Amino acid sequence: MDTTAPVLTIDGPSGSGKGTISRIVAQRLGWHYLDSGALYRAVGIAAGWADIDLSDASALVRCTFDTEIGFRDDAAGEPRVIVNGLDATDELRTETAGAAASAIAAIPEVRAALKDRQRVFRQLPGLVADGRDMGTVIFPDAAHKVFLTASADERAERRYKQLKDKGVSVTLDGLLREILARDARDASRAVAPLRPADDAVRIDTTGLGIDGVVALVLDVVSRPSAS
Ligand SMILES: Nc1ncnc2c1ncn2[C@@H]1O[C@H](COP(=O)(O)OP(=O)(O)OP(=O)(O)O)[C@@H](O)[C@H]1O
Ligand SMILES: Nc1ccn([C@H]2C[C@H](O)[C@@H](COP(=O)(O)O)O2)c(=O)n1
Repeated sequence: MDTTAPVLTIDGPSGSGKGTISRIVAQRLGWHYLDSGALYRAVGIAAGWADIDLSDASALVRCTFDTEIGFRDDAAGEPRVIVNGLDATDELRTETAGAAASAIAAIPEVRAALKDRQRVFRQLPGLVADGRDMGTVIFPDAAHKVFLTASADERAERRYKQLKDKGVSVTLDGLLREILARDARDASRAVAPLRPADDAVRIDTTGLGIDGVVALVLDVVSRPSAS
């Protein structure tokens, strides 16, 4: 970790566009990118591979320490996530992996075990960090903080389109239910719940295209930092 490196945190609920916007903004700024949700998803997947029950908190904490997680871009520049030596990217992006990640993310010791693994991404020239608690817990001193939202209906529609484009069979109603359930679990947990940092700029992306959101976020970065 390099505490002199500027950080832009982008938090928000599932489907608000954090990953998409963060990647583009990081590329534009030439900064590093942290997909913190991928860490929780990776632990959830590793736990599944090891047949660990999602109610077995102590086994999940051990699994968090034991799981090796790596990030790399493939030849086409697409981000891949390597879990215990295996490319788990496709499995990682499923709604099942998202729900498992959300469940284990409520365990305080799992969150504590992942703290330093997130903070090491803070390197010069800067970091764009996407998640639920980037601005509140992991990088509270970030120079720039954004909280993205969008209506649940629009988020479900975005996810529906994304999965349909990939040939995954889903229903809009089912996705909406999953999104609402994940929102509720992420926002109601006792430790590091999903919420905007007091000093975050909130951007409602409902009805806004990706380019429009990117422009608004870059505008936040161009303002003098509060910290
Ligand atoms: N402003 C936008 N307008 C239209 N589509 C968008 C917008 N932002 C993101 N999308 C699309 O919505 C889908 C979900 O976006 P993305 O995966 O970035 O959300 P996320 O907040 O990172 O979700 P999760 O927390 O579940 O990983 C993607 O297909 C993405 O291209
Ligand atoms: N900083 C974070 C990132 C993620 N989580 C948990 C809660 C999410 O529902 C789940 C998957 O995240 P996603 O990949 O959809 O961003 O992981 C968290 O608690 N804190």
